[in-house]
Amino acid sequence: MMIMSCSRLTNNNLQPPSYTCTPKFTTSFLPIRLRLRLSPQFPCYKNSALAITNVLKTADSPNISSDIESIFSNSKPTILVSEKLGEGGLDLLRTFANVDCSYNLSPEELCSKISMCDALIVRSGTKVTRQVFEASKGRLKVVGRAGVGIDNVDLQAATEFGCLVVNAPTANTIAAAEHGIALLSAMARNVSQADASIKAGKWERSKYVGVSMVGKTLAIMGFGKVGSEVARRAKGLGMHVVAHDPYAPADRARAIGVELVSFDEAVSTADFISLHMPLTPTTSKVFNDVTFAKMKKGVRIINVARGGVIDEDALLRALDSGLVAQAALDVFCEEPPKDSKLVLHENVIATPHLGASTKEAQEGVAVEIAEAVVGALQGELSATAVNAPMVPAEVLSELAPYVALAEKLGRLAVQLVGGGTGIKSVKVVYRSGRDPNDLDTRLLRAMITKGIIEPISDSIINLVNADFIAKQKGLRISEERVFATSSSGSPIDSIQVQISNVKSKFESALSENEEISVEGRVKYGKPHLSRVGSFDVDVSLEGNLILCRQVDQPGMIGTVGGILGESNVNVSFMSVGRNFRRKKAIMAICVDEEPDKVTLDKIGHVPAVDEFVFLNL
Ligand SMILES: NC(=O)c1ccc[n+]([C@@H]2O[C@H](COP(=O)([O-])OP(=O)(O)OC[C@H]3O[C@@H](n4cnc5c(N)ncnc54)[C@H](O)[C@@H]3O)[C@@H](O)[C@H]2O)c1
Ligand SMILES: O=C(O)[C@H](O)COP(=O)(O)O
Repeated sequence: MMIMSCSRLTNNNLQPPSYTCTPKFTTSFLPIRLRLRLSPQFPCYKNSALAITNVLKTADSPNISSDIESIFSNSKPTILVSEKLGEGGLDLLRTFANVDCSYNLSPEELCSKISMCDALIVRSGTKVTRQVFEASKGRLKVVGRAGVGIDNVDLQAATEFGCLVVNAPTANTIAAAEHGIALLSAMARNVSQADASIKAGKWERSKYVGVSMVGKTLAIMGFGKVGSEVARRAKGLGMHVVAHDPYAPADRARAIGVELVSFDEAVSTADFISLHMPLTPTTSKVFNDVTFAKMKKGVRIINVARGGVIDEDALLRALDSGLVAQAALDVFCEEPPKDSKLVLHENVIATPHLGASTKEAQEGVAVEIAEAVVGALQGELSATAVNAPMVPAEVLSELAPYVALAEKLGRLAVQLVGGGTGIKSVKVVYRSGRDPNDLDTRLLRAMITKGIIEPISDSIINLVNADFIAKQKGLRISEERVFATSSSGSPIDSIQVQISNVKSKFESALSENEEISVEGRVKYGKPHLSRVGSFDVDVSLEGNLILCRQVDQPGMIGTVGGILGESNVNVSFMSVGRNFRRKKAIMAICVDEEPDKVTLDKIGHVPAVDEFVFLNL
């Protein structure tokens, strides 16, 4: 194997590694081998390794795959569960991984454990901060949120670190909605206060006269899963229900008999307001002095969403002034709340974040998150990913061979860059007979990005962070779809990767527009290179590739093949393409072994060879 030092990229200026080449023709080596990024030091476990080797089996030799399988055959992933999770979920996790249930960890303890974990499962009580991702040193691959709200996970940091975040968005919907209705009814009829009073030996019937719900207007703020279920139940109680949600479809609201209205209309007309929006920068403290002032005097507020959507000091003021008659709170800015005047207020009833806490919901959430985390660790794309595109299973299986092709084309294109101001702009052209709306290329774009960036940087690219890292490095990837009729029914006829405004170390790779251009297609389920610059070729992309431009004359195949044969380098595929007879031609030669420098120099010194380049696939 040839070892050469090369400069690594540490800034935004994407440049391929520099190296010195021998005089005469460009005797070009690109010494970086395909780094499998799987080693005993790297987060690894058998099933994931198998998932990856399945991809490699289509992309590379079976030997590489079996090597990896043997490296990983004895290892299991480690999953840290930092909050109580239902047994069904834990059982499922244990069949696949070493499961460490460590509850009530301090932030420091979490950070010190995390570098030994491949996945982390949390509920709302664990703050998964940037420090956690930093401390994981790249090992943490998946964070599973056993519930809906992901405001306790730093999604930006997760994405930057290439860590997938999945949640369990459906299993606690009904529990949360039922808790909302429970709080609504309990508040309207003073159940908590009356209960405390009777337990204190009192009999205060006139003090705890309540208000009726029938005929009253309930405003649902956030008409998603929980909000809709609360609406259904409130309709059953005879309430008039309106909702505010800028993103909710009107037909869903209509189907439940709910009118979608503006924020101001909702808060100003309601007798009861129930909060069901997520905590985001936009919704943070959206209920504040200004919005309370718009409400009807004597309004009643229920919050089973997130404490942070309310300015708690403003709510306290509104309760004290009687503007807000009562509040029912399950969630708080700080949990558990400390010395909270709000919790102690006589017109407030409070529960300790119990919305999702039914036996049924907890079992459901545990299984939902365990399946999502195990799937993600096995290399499947998750249907509940919060920071990555969700690619449906059927799309994934159809695109699998194109995934390998996309990465190899990116890897080839970047190795052909020979200088200039760095790679700034990459264009990908998909030729396909499919309707553009019926062709999801996000996965392919991510793999092309991986192929381009990984050989020239220390970044590890995956579907989660591909777009982020490309942007961070100043790389603009644009996509174009060209209609092409395909008789085979395959989703994509060909993929072309073009890099503009750079020099090439192999001039023949430049198209008429002076862009580096490589094109490939899938043949018999395998990635093939079909065009380099303006030359048509046809080689299966396996092992390593030598591209060679020479005078189109007899004996060239024999001469170059002979040099490789003398060095015991086996040619696996070979193809010659030319534009004009007896002018120039290019040879694309796939070789199983990496030829040594002397052998490559010999090829460079064949008189009819104008230029050549050696590329790792
Ligand atoms: N207390 C609990 O234990 C408990 C249990 C489950 C869910 N929750 C919380 O309830 C919230 C809703 O859960 P869900 O499952 O219904 O989520 P969801 O994503 O199905 O619904 C949220 C809805 O809020 C809407 N929304 C976003 N921004 C908004 C805004 N500015 N104004 C109005 N609406 C806006 C969205 O369009 C969406 O329809 C989440 O924050 C979740 O964390 C709490
Ligand atoms: O967002 C959620 O799913 C709920 O707030 C539940 O949170 P928990 O898992 O901490 O009960």
